[in-house]
Amino acid sequence: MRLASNQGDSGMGMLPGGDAQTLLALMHARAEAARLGEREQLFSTLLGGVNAVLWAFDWQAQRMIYVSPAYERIFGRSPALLLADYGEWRNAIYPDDVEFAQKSMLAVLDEGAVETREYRIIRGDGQLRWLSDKCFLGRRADRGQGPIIVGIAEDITEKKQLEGELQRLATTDVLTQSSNRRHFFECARGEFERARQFASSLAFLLLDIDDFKRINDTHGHQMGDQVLQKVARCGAAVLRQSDLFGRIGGEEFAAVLPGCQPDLAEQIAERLQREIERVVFTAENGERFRVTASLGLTYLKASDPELSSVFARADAAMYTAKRLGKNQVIVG
Ligand SMILES: Nc1nc2c(ncn2[C@@H]2O[C@H](COP(=O)(O)OP(=O)(O)OP(=O)(O)O)[C@@H](O)[C@H]2O)c(=O)[nH]1
Repeated sequence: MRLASNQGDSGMGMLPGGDAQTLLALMHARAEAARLGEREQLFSTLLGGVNAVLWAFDWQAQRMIYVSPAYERIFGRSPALLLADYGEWRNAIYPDDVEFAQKSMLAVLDEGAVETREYRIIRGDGQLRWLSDKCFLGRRADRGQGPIIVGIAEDITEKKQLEGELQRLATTDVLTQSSNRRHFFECARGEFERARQFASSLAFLLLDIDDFKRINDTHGHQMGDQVLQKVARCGAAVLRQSDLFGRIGGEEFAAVLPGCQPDLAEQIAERLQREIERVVFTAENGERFRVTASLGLTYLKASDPELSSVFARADAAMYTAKRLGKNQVIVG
């Protein structure tokens, strides 16, 4: 029998033309399948290694059509349940963030891409995690079908915690844990503007510990630090959640009381003065002592062009309190 073609030692040389082609096609198909298998393996290794969930959502069917393996790790939930019911994703979102997460995903239909979506989820085990969930509009090959939205949801919890810690360090006085001077005045300016805009009342209080140098000189710097910490705690205890309180100098503190009427502000200032006076400190040598503070209080006036004029009045009132014998509240 004649050979159909000279195919070298591939073995096909013995086959008639049609059979050889079929075999060739089969071998190609096998090679292609092996190549695809390798690719799939590579992609699933990549997807498994990324600390982010890749997902695809069929907008028309309101159905999740793909979710990468990281879903199970990041959400602590079953991907099969999510693929069966998109409500699973929604249920995982922290209740306060559901509205934002949904609206920002809807925006992708108009904008084509939404790259600034951050929201919290509650993992299957109850842990709270932060996600950055970017999403993009994907067109389908078949134009008759509706759009798909593809996304990448990255776990940014550690980054958020770090940002929070940096923010805390930048705004807090290390010794007393109250707001530092810069942060206090930044917030105070905001409250000043708001009070002027809405013509609401605002009280400003300055507090300076009396004879603090003597406390340091008599009982040591460390004892002085304890006094500062305790005075800051008195401030936090007496003031309301919505008030601002900060350490604006060595032994000087300030407070802003938004929406506080003069009578109440005066009561609060006097309560703070008494609270500080009541605290008993014990020095290293066993000696017990108390400290006092002088307070200057003032209120926002319609004629105040800037916060600095309110501050100047409170400062003058505080110095009057010092001059008049300390341990008192003076309204300026
Ligand atoms: N322990 C401690 N002392 C501080 C700190 N910051 C400032 N001081 C001290 O606070 C003292 C402030 O002293 P003065 O400004 O003379 O005020 P005073 O002794 O309180 O006097 P009056 O204000 O008139 O009652 C100084 O001795 C500073 O060294 C701090 O962080 N810790």
